[in-house]
Amino acid sequence: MKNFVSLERVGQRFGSGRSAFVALRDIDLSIAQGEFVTLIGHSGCGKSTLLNLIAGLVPASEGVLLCAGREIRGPGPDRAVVFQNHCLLPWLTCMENVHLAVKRVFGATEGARNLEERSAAALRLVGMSHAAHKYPREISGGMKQRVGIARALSIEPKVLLMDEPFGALDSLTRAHLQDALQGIVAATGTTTIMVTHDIDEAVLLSDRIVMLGKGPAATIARILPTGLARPRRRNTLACDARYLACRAAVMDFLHGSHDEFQLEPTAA
Ligand SMILES: Nc1ncnc2c1ncn2[C@@H]1O[C@H](COP(=O)(O)OP(=O)(O)OP(=O)(O)O)[C@@H](O)[C@H]1O
Repeated sequence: MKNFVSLERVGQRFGSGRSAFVALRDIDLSIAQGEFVTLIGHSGCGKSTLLNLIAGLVPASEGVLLCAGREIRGPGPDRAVVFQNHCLLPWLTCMENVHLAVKRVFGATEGARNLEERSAAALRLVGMSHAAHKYPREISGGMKQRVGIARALSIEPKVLLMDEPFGALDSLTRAHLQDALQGIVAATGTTTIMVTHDIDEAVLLSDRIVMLGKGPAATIARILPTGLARPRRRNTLACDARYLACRAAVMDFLHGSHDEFQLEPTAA
């Protein structure tokens, strides 16, 4: 697989002068087409900042970011972002929310019928056709997140960027959506970069787990290829030696030397 997203010596500084804050430094990362990469690390280490740089939402202070051989200079339809909160427009139905994105990207080159079929296909992909004409207030959090993913995928992005997309959901809904996402990514071959705090989610979904060290001036501490065959089923993985080893490695990275959060002894 050839490199598709590539980050060379990327750094990010916020502010200037004495109040400048260096969030990231010396980030080198190459992601292959179709690869699923998760970013994991302690709170505040710069995961969202890195994702935002790839999304083009924030210009990098240092280094070069490339997507499909072109420099990332701002947001573009080749990269779609899904945030923790669905960000659906409340006055539009699920279908209309998706259609808005489809029209923006394909409206100049395709007819109305094609655009409608694209929107319907995206909702089908996430199993939300039945709620196409409902408003966001009429559906659950997990369903809203599905529609958010449909909207992101409807523009056929080269790269899907997800910032804790399931972070606000209960564990059962989260598991369902993780399984759905695995199926969608397998079907579409979309290169995916996802921020998560959830170790099991990272191991279950990823080809590689990128562990960011602590900030400020965080950089990549370790990259762990999971090496697990696909499709992956959570029930069988639970006793898979490779899965458990990956889980332990990430756990060790996150908690091994993290002594500031150790419980204080209780008074006798
Ligand atoms: N616009 C900004 N201006 C100044 N500092 C910022 C800005 N955005 C992020 N930061 C700082 O950069 C660091 C990294 O923030 P970021 O949100 O990327 O971390 P994170 O790893 O995603 O955190 P979390 O896991 O808690 O969501 C933090 O110290 C944050 O305060």
